[in-house]
Amino acid sequence: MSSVFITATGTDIGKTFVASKMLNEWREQGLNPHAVKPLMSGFGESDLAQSDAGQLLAAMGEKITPENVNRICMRRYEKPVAPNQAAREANQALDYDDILAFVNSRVLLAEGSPIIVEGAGGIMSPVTDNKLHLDLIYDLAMPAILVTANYLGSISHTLSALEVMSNKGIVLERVVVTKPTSEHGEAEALIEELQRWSDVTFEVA
Ligand SMILES: Nc1ncnc2c1ncn2[C@@H]1O[C@H](COP(=O)(O)OP(=O)(O)OP(=O)(O)O)[C@@H](O)[C@H]1O
Ligand SMILES: C[C@H](N)[C@H](N)CCCCCC(=O)O
Ligand SMILES: [Mg+2]
Repeated sequence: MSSVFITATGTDIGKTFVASKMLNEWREQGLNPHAVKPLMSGFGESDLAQSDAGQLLAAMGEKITPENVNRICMRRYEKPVAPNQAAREANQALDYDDILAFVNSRVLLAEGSPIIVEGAGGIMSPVTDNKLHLDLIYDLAMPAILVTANYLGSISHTLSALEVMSNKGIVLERVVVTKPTSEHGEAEALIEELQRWSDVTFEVA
């Protein structure tokens, strides 16, 4: 596996958590993994260290500087909304082909080393005004990891996500179940239920 797209059933589910864990594991194996967060929202310039791009840079063993953030993140917005909404509010054009070109250029630069692309929000969250993350994963032709967690409603959210990904022809590597807060249920209990309805591979983060 050289590239994988990390998506989720929604936001704040654990995509960055899972990506960071994978980057750390690969580095422990002596690999030189990369990560890309093409579109990031919800962080101001003073929060770069806590931002997704900052966390991913740290997990790659790189310094968190605005220049390094720009290398892995094409656009960042302070407003915590979907990228197309944030771009609209900032009166900025956000071109879908530019996003594809940005990610593909990072994949080429990785020269076969593992590379993770993290989406913003969930599988059906918009990227631009006429493309969803579902389209982005498809157009990048990358396999995907779906991150979910045990909360009331997550059975339906997870099975819906799996259904749209399957219908689109996206190759699913596995579903990773996280525990974002102590309010969330145990991952194993969600997996036990999901296994009745789906034969994909599940993993606890
Ligand atoms: N298995 C886990 N154990 C402990 N904390 C977790 C786990 N999974 C996720 N978290 C925590 O849940 C919170 C949300 O996770 P994270 O930031 O990775 O979500 P996200 O899906 O990347 O969100 P976004 O849509 O903003 O990119 C973080 O505080 C993270 O540390
Ligand atoms: C701010 C947040 N953490 C993410 N960066 C953006 C989430 C957008 C979700 C849009 C939606 O699906 O309703
Ligand atoms: Mg994230």
